[in-house]
Amino acid sequence: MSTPTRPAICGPPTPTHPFPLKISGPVIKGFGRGSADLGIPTANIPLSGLSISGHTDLASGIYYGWCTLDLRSAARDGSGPSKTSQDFSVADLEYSTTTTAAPREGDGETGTETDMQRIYATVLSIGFNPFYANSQRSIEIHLLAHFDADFYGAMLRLVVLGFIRPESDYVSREALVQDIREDIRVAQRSLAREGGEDRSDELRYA
Ligand SMILES: Cc1cc2nc3c(=O)[nH]c(=O)nc-3n(C[C@H](O)[C@H](O)[C@H](O)COP(=O)(O)O)c2cc1C
Ligand SMILES: Nc1ncnc2c1ncn2[C@@H]1O[C@H](COP(=O)(O)OP(=O)(O)O)[C@@H](O)[C@H]1O
Ligand SMILES: [Mg+2]
Repeated sequence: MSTPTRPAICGPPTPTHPFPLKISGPVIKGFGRGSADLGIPTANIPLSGLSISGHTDLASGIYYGWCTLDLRSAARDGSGPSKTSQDFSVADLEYSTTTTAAPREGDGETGTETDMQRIYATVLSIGFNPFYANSQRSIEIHLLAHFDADFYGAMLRLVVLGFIRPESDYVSREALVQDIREDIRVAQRSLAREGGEDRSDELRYA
């Protein structure tokens, strides 16, 4: 069921253990529901992102934080997503973090130096999506920004700063969307607190 009353802000002003928590991985294909079914796209990254950072036991739920996108490895040929979570290995991740493929000329905004330095406010879901009864855990990040194109393959680096709520099941898709919209507002307010912006420095890692 959806939460009847929601706190406006979540987490202490200064992150406490286990936060700040770093997770990263390439944007992979999910079930195609975020945009199509809910109107809220989520950039899915492999679950191995949690084990690599030593946080396999992180509780499922909704979190907020900051992220960067390295668009140099994003698909540019309009072929769309090519890999699913199952197709990726730790070796893929290590390769992706060190790839130095330069942005192609004539790609407009995509892959510019400015894009790579930009830090996005994010709200994310880690879990089994009870409304859809997924059999596998997923990590999905909604960036609080508008993109004109998909960025499958881009390397997403995340610093999670706080917990918002556990995952819920819902009586309808509209109820799920309503709660996600409130998560977005809670994330915005939680990140806007004094000191919140300072944590974005954590993202300046290789
Ligand atoms: C902020 C946020 C909160 C979410 N909360 C829930 C939830 O409580 N229950 C649930 O079943 N799914 C939740 N989801 C996950 C959506 O169901 C999911 O984004 C959708 O199924 C898209 O999946 P896909 O990326 O595999 O297409 C949430 C997603 C976001 C971004
Ligand atoms: N604001 C955004 N936040 C997250 N992803 C976005 C955003 N805008 C566009 N996208 C793109 O939308 C893609 C599709 O998301 P979604 O509909 O959830 O499909 P999938 O099930 O493949 O994850 C993401 O992988 C990403 O490339
Ligand atoms: Mg998604």
